[in-house]
Amino acid sequence: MRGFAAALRPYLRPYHRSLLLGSLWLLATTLLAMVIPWMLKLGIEAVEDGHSAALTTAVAVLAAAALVRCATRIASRFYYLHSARRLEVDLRRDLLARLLHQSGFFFDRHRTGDLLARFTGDLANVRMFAGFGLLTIVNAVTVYILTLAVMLMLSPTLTLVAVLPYPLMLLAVKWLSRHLLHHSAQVQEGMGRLSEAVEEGVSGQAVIRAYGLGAGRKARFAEINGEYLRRNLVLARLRALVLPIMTLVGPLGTLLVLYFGGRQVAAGSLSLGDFVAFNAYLVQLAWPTLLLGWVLTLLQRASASMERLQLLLALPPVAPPAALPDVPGAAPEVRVRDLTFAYADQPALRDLSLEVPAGSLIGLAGPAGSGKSTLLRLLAALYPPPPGTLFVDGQDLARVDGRCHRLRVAAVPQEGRLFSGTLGENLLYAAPEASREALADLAARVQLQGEVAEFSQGFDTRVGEGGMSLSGGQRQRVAIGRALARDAGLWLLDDPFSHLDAATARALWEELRPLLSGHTVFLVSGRVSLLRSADRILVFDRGRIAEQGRHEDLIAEQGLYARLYHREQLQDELEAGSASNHGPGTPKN
Ligand SMILES: Nc1ncnc2c1ncn2[C@@H]1O[C@H](COP(=O)(O)OP(=O)(O)OP(=O)(O)O)[C@@H](O)[C@H]1O
Repeated sequence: MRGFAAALRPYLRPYHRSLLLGSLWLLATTLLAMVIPWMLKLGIEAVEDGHSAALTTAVAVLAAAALVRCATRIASRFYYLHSARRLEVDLRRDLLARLLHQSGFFFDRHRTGDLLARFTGDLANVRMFAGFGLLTIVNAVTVYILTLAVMLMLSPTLTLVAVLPYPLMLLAVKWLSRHLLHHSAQVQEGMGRLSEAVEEGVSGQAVIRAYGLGAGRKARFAEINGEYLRRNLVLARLRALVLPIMTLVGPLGTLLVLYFGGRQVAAGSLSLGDFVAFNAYLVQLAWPTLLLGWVLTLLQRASASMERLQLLLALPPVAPPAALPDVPGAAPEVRVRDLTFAYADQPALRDLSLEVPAGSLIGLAGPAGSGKSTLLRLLAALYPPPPGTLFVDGQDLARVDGRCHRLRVAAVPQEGRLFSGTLGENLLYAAPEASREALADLAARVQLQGEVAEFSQGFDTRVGEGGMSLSGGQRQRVAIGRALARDAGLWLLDDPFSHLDAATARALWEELRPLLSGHTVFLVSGRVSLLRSADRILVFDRGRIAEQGRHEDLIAEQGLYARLYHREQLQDELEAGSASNHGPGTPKN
């Protein structure tokens, strides 16, 4: 619990003033609440003495106190709940900032759905405690202090009798809170698994349906859902105990007060007015006591959630990126020295050494899983390379701020994800202020102008989630255009033409090639013929560079590259043959 308080404190700090104002209004509310039983006492005394004017005054003050209390209560809530909402926004901002700063390892370890659950359910739990929870605690403290003080004033012995059941309640609360914390954490974890399953089911729905996996997914989902229900029921059973325990305390106290206080009234040692007022004060303690039970469950939930948020929050805050001296535009030289890199146990790259002069075009070829994308991911600083192994313009990538480095990188990943929005917004993602003419120029460069003209809304066509409403080839060309809009010196192209047919891919590459001259370019291509013009081709095999050189030299070597090249030619010939047999076909993109 101490950890929870320490984690929450910095987020409460900016709202101290607001919380203080809220607490002052709460104090006013409690003070007004104290007036009500006292007026009851004065009213009864007025009746006993036959003073009708005093009775009227007591009733009028009682009514006024009740009305004003309503206003002060609203004011106190306003300050507390507003602070909690703003605190939630701050927390969400910090969570996202830290999330975006994570390396690829982090995203390999954590599932999207579970991360999303932290941004929704967990954040809401913390907000609930920071708002209603704190409000209730501060309210309970002021009510207890003031009410007990007045009760002591009225009758010290009766006050002692009234609080007799409270130690019992404290023991029960202590036991409950330990169990509540454990089970709340279990429920939040279950929620994370449930979100994961939903996220996977929705994003992978096309594959699930195509392979008829719906029934299996449903069964798996039912299992996770059932487990979540089971955990919730355990928690609900515990929570159900909280209220009865709290409600037991109030009536038990009242019972004792009625018995002992009644005897004092009968003996004449306590006035009827004091006795009635005392009971009214005692009743006032009941509500905060009940709410404390609820706050206890809120606290345990929030603290379990905060622990999950700490996964990100415990990381050092992200400093604003320092400006790089000569970005963007300048083509860097790249040096790789004895680079071995593993995602987990098995190295994906082994003993790689390489010198790439600024402005070179490097082609990367090799079988699937041979490590090509891994090298590009390291060059984009998406994963941290081991220190002293990867240098860009002499800077060790293990030591530079990845965000600064990425300013000089234009990357087109294998599955270039688009963002929901319009086609134009996606093309200009890296340069949103660019003009309409620049946009048209960009589209022409990636050979999209024809398709854009056919879309009824042109550049304002919405691309759907992840670019769903575009074809694979269109998506790839938008991703290339997006990279072109960024004037970067280091280009990392990871098989950017894989969804295009041979002719379109070649035409697009011929268009791009002159635009990229003078930049340092790494181009992975499954279609090795596109690498012909590269200054050097690296042929990867099981994480090592098996061959390297220019196209002609590698063909002459008759090794792995030559085999890949001839296989591709054969494939193209076969496709051309089958196309001429079946007449004109539809383009693949
Ligand atoms: N995020 C990851 N976590 C664990 N292993 C990974 C991860 N990404 C890639 N690998 C493994 O690293 C090795 C190299 O993968 P990489 O993606 O670099 O190959 P590639 O040559 O680009 O293949 P392809 O041509 O199919 O894209 C493979 O064995 C792959 O299974």
